[in-house]
This record gives sequence, C-alpha cells and structure tokens, in this order.
Amino acid sequence: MLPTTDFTTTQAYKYLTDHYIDIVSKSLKEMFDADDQRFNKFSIQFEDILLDYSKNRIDDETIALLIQLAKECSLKEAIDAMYSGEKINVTEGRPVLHIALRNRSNTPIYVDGKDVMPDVNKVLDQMKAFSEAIISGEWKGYTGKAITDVVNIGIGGSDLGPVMVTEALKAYKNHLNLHFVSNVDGTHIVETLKAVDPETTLFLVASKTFTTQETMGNAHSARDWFLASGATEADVAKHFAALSTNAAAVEKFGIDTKNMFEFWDWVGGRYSLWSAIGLSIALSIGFENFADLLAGAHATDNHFKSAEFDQNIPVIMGLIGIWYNNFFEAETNVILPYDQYLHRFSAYFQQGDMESNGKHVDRNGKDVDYSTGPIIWGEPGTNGQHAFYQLIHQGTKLIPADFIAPAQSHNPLGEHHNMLLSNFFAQTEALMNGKTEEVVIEELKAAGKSDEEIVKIAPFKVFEGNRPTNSFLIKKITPYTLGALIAAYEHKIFTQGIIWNIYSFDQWGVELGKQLAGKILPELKDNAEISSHDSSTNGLINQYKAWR
Ligand SMILES: O=P(O)(O)OC[C@H]1O[C@@H](O)[C@H](O)[C@@H](O)[C@@H]1O
Repeated sequence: MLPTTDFTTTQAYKYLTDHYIDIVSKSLKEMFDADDQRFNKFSIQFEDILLDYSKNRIDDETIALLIQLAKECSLKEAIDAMYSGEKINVTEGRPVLHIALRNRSNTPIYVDGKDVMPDVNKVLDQMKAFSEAIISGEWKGYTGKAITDVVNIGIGGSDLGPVMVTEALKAYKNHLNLHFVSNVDGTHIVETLKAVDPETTLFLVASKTFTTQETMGNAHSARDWFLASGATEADVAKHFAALSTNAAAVEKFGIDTKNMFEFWDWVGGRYSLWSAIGLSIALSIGFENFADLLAGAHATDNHFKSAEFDQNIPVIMGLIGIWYNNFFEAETNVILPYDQYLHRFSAYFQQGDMESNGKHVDRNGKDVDYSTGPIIWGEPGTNGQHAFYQLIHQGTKLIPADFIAPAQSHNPLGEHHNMLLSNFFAQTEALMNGKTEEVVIEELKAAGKSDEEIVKIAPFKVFEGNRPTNSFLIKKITPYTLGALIAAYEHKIFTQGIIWNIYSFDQWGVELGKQLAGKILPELKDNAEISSHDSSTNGLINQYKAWR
C-alpha cells in the first residue's frame, strides 16, 4: 500500500513555507560567497555521473527539511513497495516493475507469488538470439537477402524510448539502418517506405496493447506495401515481428507468435524501453550494449533503493523539483543536454514525466489544492542558447534548468568539445551570477559610450541572475551511463509522485481524446453535414469536408 499523506499537512511543509521566505530574499551569489564548501556539500558523484546541485536556491536547512518531507511522506516505504512487486499502480491493479527488466543480479521479484525473473530472462535470451541473427545476416528475407533496414512502428512509450536511446548511442551503431514510424499521418509511413526495400526490411510492430490506432494503422499499411511488392502471406513471418503484451491481438494481425517478443502489464508504456520494446535498440547497437544499458539502470536502481536520501541522486532531484514547483511556483523544468546525441532526451522525458505526474486527483481520490507535475521541455544546447535562453536569463518566469554534458566526446574534433563545454559551464555561471547594473555601466564606459547612451541602454543589459540549475557531468555517454541517467530521471518522477500523493503509473488523461476520435472517425466517411457537436467542432468538421 502506498501512503496517502497530504504533503501540505506535514510538519516539514510548514517549516519549508517559513524557510522559503528566508531563502527567497537570498541570492545564490551571496550563498556561494558565504560558504566555500557549497560545491562539496551539494554535489553527489555516483559512478561516472556527477550531479552538482549547488547552484540551486537552497541551503543546509532546505535540504534537511526536504528530506524530512520525504520521510514524513514515507518515501522509503513507497520505494520498498515498488521494488517488492506490490500493486502500486492501483487504478489499473498492477505492480510497477520496470526495475525487474534490468535486474541484472537476478534476485527474485514476485508478482502474485511467482518470480518474474525467469520470464524476463527468457525474453532477453530471445532478443539476443534474434538480434544476433539479424545483425550477422544469418536471418534472411523472403528473397534470401540479409536484412539492412529495421522499421519500428510504435507510438508514445513504444517509440520515444527506442528513438531517444538509438540516437543517444549512435556512436555504437552497426550497419543496420533504423527507422521509426509513429504518427498516423500517412506522410510518416509513406516517406519511410520510400527509403527501404521490402526484400531487406524488418518491421517491428511495437505496441504494449496492440490496439493503438496509430500503430495498427501504420502496421497494416506496412503489411499491404510488403505484400504489394510480390511477397506472400507466408513471407510475412520473415519480415514482421511483434513487441507486445497481447498475444491474441498479435496472432489476429497475422504475425507468427514465434516472432513475438513478450512483456507484461506491470511494465508501463513510458517505462518500457528496457523490455522487448527495446528490440530496436538491441538491433541498432548489438545485444551486449543493450545489456550494458540495462546494467547501468540496475546500478541506479540499487543506488535509489539503498543510498541515504542526502546522497541519493533521484531523491535529491525530486525534492529540488518540489521546492521550485510548490514553493517558488515554477511551472516548468527545462532539460538541456549539451550533447547532440541526446537531442531527443527532453522529448522522451516529456512523456516520462508529464504522463506520469500530470494529475490533479490524489491517491485518496480527491482533487489536490497544490501544483503537481511540471511542464517538461528542452532542446540540446547550444542551439537553445540562440533561441529561447533569452527568456530563461531575463524573462519574468523562474525556469529551473537541468544541464547535462559528457566530459568525453565520441567525436573529439579539434576544439569542438571545449567550445561546447565552455558554453555549458558559462551558462550555469551566468544564470547564477547574472550581471549587475554597475558592471554593465563599467562595460559600456569601457566601450566608449556616452553617459546619455549608458543611461538609455544599461537597464536592458542587466541580468538579475539567481536562476537555478542542476549540472550533470557524465564521464562519457555509454550504454551503461545512459541507462544510469535515464533511471535517475525515472526515479525522480517516482519520488515526486509519492510526495504529491498522486498515482504516477496510470494515464487516464489520454483516453478522452481517443474515445471522441473513435466517435468522429465514422462521421468523416461521407460528406453529410454534421450537427452532433458544439458549433466550433461542427464548423471545423464541415469545413474539412468541404475542402478535402
Ligand atoms: O504501446 P501501446 O499500447 O501502443 O501504447 C502507446 C502509447 O499509447 C498512449 O495512449 C499512452 O498514453 C502511452 O502511455 C503509450 O505508451
């Protein structure tokens, strides 16, 4: 059972409310000037990941009170409940066990009295054998040629994780060309199919439920295209595999269940890249690297479970996020990877975080009267610097930012990596310190500006600073460190969900739109005028019919 404490009724929350008044008037610069141990105190190194959280608007008391908050909200008990296979996804009646998928130490994890590890390992073995046969060319297509291209057809969690990880680990990629089709817009599948040859293409139909409209639509179109090339129904087995929990639906679609890679309802869609949904990752970088990704995540799982809260990266990330979300009333959290390979990292955690914690009903079934999950956004630096950083530096909103960078580049080209990292370091420093009016005036004087010009221009050049950042410095982005980093973000989401007293592992909020689309689709079949909706929806549908 998960606790159901309203965190705003805790002692720690009351203390934090008073403490906030004290902290809000302090500047980060002052706090650094006053304490030369700040970096040592507020940074955690876990294996090859360093989290520096010292550039946050916190002091010793803040951290102590946030940890007290976590304790009063029984975070430790909640972690234990997840790891022991309790059905903590209450509204769907399921355990939450993505940790079992990467449980490389193989300690038993029981669901309804049955250890899930033998089944997990069986599917991993199946993925290993299959990926090795495809990569080596031993597996042949229907005309006897080896596979050259893999098309993953999936959406949401059955797309974003594999896309993000295959991009992040491109340096480890083999000769196979990976393609991802997610959007039901015909453009996505049509443009993808233009680039591949039916004789040498493997389609992975990735869907936990195997009922998702977009994925099924795209999978049927892919199969039609494949059959139109002269292949027969019997050839489908050589070119289509299914990654799913729903064997009956896979069979009905016509995919041989021998080519089905199973996972289980205790794996949430947005936590599924570690499951059979990761087959495209294993194909792209080889099974051993996929296993390293799992091992990295497993290391973080152990860290999250056993490290003291003040040394626990996901716990600290979660608590600092709550500090800004609920006391500073920050609405968003930007994720800024200084690594081109991580260019889909923020997009991945938009689903991971917002689908998990975008909830307004608490675990007692009551509306909350506090803010829950933040809006997650971001792009790789330094691109963001030339686009939206203006608002982060000088806008009216407080935007807590996560900076992520590798110390070693996979592409050490001249001064590129130093240039990249100089921006990473400079931005967090600039956001913290800002630039005072006195410095601006001095600079303008030195540039030979007249007093009149200085008065006119100076206010626009001032930076308030005091803008908080976390910095993740990672030795190198490898399958192992990436796995560890992703798992840290996953457990941050868990930590926050527990404290906000919400259920993080369901996603009922995505259903209404699907339901209504199902009602509207038949209305679009002919050109009859529609009057069954509100005037806006009727007007749009009727204009669509007039124009199409
Ligand atoms: O893997 P499936 O069943 O096709 O689902 C894909 C996505 O479908 C969405 O509707 C869900 O909100 C996501 O959580 C999920 O990842």
